[in-house]
Amino acid sequence: MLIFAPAKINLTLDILGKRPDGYHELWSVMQAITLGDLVEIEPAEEINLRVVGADLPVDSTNIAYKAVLALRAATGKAIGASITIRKKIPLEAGLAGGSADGAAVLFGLNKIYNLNLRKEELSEIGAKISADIPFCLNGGTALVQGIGEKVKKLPPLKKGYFVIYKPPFGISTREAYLRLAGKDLTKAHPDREKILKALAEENLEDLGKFLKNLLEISAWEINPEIYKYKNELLNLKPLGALMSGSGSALFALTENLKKAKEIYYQLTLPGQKFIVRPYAAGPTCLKL
Ligand SMILES: C[C@](O)(CO)[C@H](O)COP(=O)(O)OP(=O)(O)OC[C@H]1O[C@@H](n2ccc(N)nc2=O)[C@H](O)[C@@H]1O
Ligand SMILES: Nc1ncnc2c1ncn2[C@@H]1O[C@H](COP(=O)(O)OP(=O)(O)OP(=O)(O)O)[C@@H](O)[C@H]1O
Repeated sequence: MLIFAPAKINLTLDILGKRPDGYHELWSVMQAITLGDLVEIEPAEEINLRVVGADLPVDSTNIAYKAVLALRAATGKAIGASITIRKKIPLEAGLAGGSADGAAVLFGLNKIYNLNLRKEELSEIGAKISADIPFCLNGGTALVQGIGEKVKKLPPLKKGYFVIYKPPFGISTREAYLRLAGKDLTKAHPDREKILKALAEENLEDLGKFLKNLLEISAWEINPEIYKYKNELLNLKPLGALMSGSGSALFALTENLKKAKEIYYQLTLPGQKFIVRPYAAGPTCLKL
């Protein structure tokens, strides 16, 4: 089975508090995008993983591998798989690259082995592997709460283009969260009502205005270069620009493809760039 595993961006990321186990309570609107990995899965006795396009481990530290092990544990069945990941999502970018693969594996094996697990059950299994998997299983546009395990579908965003801008350095998610400690965030919270209203009304101008991510504060501290990337995007006058997740990737929102291209071709800093659209689904079977 060949699966498209979409990446995500965070249109807004608010942090409500820290739990005793160190994880943070989120309030985040997430959006799946048309940039994604290709994950090919065949049933097998053992677990065999191959990654093309990135230097990643192929052992039990890989999120895709962990997903197979978690399904085995949850079902008690001798599930195995030969998996090839064609990596297109940049690493340590805040684009949920690892979680997208994990979600694709859970989704694919559920079908291949006729496990008949509901999305909520897959989500519960996935949340134990990484916090972005529940959203990745859902895809589209969603409000994500808890530490990432509570996913509430929102009407899919149908308009707009995003220019993704990924600096050559990554940011560790753990470090970005750790850096929040002791910071006064009272004035940094996003306007949640306004962002939900902009989405409900499909008002891209307002959506651009109210984009906000609390983790930008930490990321800028970890690597102040991020600021240059955001400024370059903002100087090209998109509807708005923001860092995604824990970074280091940023994105600019535009009304149409013409403006997205205008921005894309004028970016000068080193790194990767992509023009993408919102994607209305999660892992998608392209070929049985
Ligand atoms: C930054 C986001 O991408 C926003 O969507 C996610 O919150 C991170 O999701 P993720 O990379 O799937 O996260 P995990 O792999 O589960 O956790 C990585 C690290 O991030 C921190 N973490 C993650 C999620 C969360 N709600 N609070 C946290 O504090 C923890 O220190 C954890 O050790
Ligand atoms: N299949 C995978 N794809 C990408 N990274 C993986 C995978 N499995 C394990 N990892 C590990 O996870 C680390 C970070 O993963 P990822 O690229 O998903 O970060 P991210 O883009 O910051 O994601 P998020 O938005 O979920 O925080 C990588 O440096 C890598 O070592």
